[in-house]
Order: sequence, then C-alpha cells, then structure tokens
Amino acid sequence: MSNRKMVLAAVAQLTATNNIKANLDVCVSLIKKGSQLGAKMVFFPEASDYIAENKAEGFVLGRAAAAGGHDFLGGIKSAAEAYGIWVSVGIHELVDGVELPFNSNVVISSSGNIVSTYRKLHLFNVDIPNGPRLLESASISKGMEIVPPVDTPVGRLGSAICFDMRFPELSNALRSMGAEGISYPSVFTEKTGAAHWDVLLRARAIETQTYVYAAAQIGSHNAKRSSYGNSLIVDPWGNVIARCSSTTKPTIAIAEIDLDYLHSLRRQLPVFENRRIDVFKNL
Ligand SMILES: O=C(O)CNC(=O)[C@H](CS)NC(=O)CCC(=O)C(=O)O
Repeated sequence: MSNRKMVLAAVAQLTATNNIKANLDVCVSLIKKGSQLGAKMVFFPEASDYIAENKAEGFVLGRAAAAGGHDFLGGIKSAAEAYGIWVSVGIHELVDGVELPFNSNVVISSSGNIVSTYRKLHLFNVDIPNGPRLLESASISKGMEIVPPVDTPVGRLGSAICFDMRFPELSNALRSMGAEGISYPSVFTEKTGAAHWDVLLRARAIETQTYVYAAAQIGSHNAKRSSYGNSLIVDPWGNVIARCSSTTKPTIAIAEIDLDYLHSLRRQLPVFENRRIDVFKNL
C-alpha cells in the first residue's frame, strides 16, 4: 500500500542494583533481544549502571566505573555495535575536576559511537510527608544546557531525564530545535508514578507532537528504594503505543514509529505555529 518509513523502537525495563556488572549483563541481554525483534533503537532507564543505597556507596561505585573496573558504558557501546542497534541509556557520568557525577542520558549509534550526552538539568529534591524524600543534588552535579536533538533511526531525538518531564519548557525547547522524539529515561517513585507518570508523559507528547520514549526502572533496588516501572512509548497523538508488563523481570516493549504520521498530524493540528511567543517572550 504505502511506503511509509516505519521503524520499530523498544523501551527496556529493569531493576538496577549496586552490582554494575550484573546491571550491564541485563542491559546487554535486552539489547540483543531488541535487535532480534527488529528494533532499530532501544531505550534504557536512568541510572542503568547502578542504583546506590546511599551517597557513600554511590561515590565508590562511580569511581569504580570510572577506573575501568566495571566499564558499563564501554560494554553498552560494544553491544550496540555487535547487535547493530542504536541505544539511549542513563548513566552516572564522572568528569575530570568535578566532584559529583552528572546524571546523563547518552545516545549511542549502531557503530558504537556516542552521538550525544545530555546532563540532567532538574534535580529531584523533594520531601513529601510519608515519602518520597530524596535529595538528588547531594549526590549529583546539575547539568547546565539543553542538548540539540540528534538524527537517529527513529528520527530527530531530543534527550531529557525523569524529573525533567515536569518542566514543559524543556520539551518545548527540544521541539523548537527540531525534535521528533524525546526520551525520558527514569527511575520514578511508586507514589508519584501512580499519580503522575502517564499523565505527564502523554501531555508532553501531545503538546510537542513528538514521540515520547520513557524507559523506567521497576521494583526493589535495595532495602530503601523501589520504583514504579511502566516503561512506555507515547505517540504524538497521546496514545500509549507500548508498555512493559508489570513483571519485575528485565523486559522490553516494542512499537512502530511513523514519522509520516507525525508530520501529517502537525499539518492538521498546527499547535506550534499557533503559539503566542509574541506574548510569552520570556518563555
Ligand atoms: O538516584 C539514582 O541513582 C537515580 N536517579 C533517580 O532515581 C532520580 C533522582 S533521585 N529520580 C527521579 O528523578 C524521580 C522523579 C520522580 O519520581 C518524580 O518526578 O515524581
């Protein structure tokens, strides 16, 4: 019938712990699975390299990864190349001269090269009665810039992370820079996830008319933390077109990405052209 340029994308779901090698093995097995199922790109959650129980453990794990003892990112790059598939993955990124790691979303091509690195802008500092209570800025350095979208097999892709999904100025900026998809790798809390996860992600997709890729961690990481899961892909109309099951076993979900559909929708319902940036200059 038509020769629409449709491609398959996958979102992964897993439970990272303080065992970097075990987390890498899980990610590599899901890269393989995504590739075998025909996906051209697989999206992994925030902090897929490790979830630490406390700041001190996180500090040690970050240094161990950087020292090459557990080269998580190197392992992901090799797997992307070996299985010929693009990857987006959330990691802790240590930079020379900076005390605390960045919380980063790295896009890797099917030749195993890093094509973009985004450092989380909005850190999750919250204190809700009966939890969650988290102070991300105690263990993470905050990013300072929006990273322009990059060309991938699923179209032009902008990067954000987790808590960033509550700040539509970022998704709007990425759309203005040409994004056809936005990724939000996440480790969402169970309480806020049940109330806000689907709503926020669908809203970001609808208002920017982009595909939204939200790979998330699920289940119990350690004695103190467990996460909401529900890794999903939303299309530019706001439909959830893939969702991982509620199993706590590592898994992926796959959906078709149709950029012709995206662009015809933008022509039919031209939201961006109707913006009043003359009035909202400061945004
Ligand atoms: O700490 C790590 O190792 C990995 N990073 C996270 O878990 C981050 C920072 S604590 N989580 C979130 O941003 C949750 C946001 C959220 O749940 C909400 O916006 O409601």
